Amino acid sequence: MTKQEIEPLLVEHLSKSFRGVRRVEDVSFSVGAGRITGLLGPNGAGKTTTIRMLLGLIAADTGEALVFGKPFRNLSDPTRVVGAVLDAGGLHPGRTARQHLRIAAAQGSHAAARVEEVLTIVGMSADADRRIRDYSLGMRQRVAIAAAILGDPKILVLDEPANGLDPAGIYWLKQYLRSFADHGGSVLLSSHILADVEQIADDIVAVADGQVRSATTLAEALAASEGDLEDFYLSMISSSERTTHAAR
Ligand SMILES: Nc1ncnc2c1ncn2[C@@H]1O[C@H](COP(=O)(O)OP(=O)(O)OP(=O)(O)O)[C@@H](O)[C@H]1O
Repeated sequence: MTKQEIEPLLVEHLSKSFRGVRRVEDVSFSVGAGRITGLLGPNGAGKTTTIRMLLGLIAADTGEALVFGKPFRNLSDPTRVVGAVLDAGGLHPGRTARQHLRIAAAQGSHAAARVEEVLTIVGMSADADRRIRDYSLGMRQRVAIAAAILGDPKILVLDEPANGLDPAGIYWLKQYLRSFADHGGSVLLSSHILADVEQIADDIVAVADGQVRSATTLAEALAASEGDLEDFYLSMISSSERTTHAAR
């Protein structure tokens, strides 16, 4: 078996320009089975653009992203393979969480009973019949995560999933993702919150100005910076040269 066939997520040499300006440049990394990878970088670094290319939401200019060896758009049953949370603000405000999840379940051909399961998993059962417009940001994040896990996917891709979550919500998310990975799942999550990433990630990919500055294990990053991830991060994003370690 080649690496492309077995790697849950493989991003190879992705580049993207908007209006002639290169915003993502030759980005490569992988996310292995049972691993949580934190995608770190300052505002505008290209994290969301990379994730959108990976999910086939925008086309890459060059390079490719492969999910178990295939481009996302070629997956026959994508919601059973990849669960994604991109923008919790994108939920229909007039629907309730239960309605939203029932529609998503029908679209993905998932059993209606799964809606109740995911509501329980994300702790939203009691509020499931309130309209999304009345939810806090953290509640919307939970609903978005619930939708992402409807198909019991093997991979989770989460853009700033802790955004708006209260401390209990963040704790819940960390436990959930750790358990997901410990059962063989793969997680790619972007975050600005280094302390959260440090507690949860196995691997980190630091990007700045659209380029990967470091793709390494968390342990290696900590060892390289006397245990100070912030120090490592700041030195990586401020360095003008690439110091990319071999991705796992
Ligand atoms: N559709 C678009 N048209 C023009 N420019 C875009 C578009 N999408 C993204 N960009 C630009 O690409 C760059 C990278 O944006 P991106 O959203 O990927 O960054 P990010 O790392 O996710 O940032 P943040 O942490 O602030 O969410 C930014 O300069 C952004 O303005």
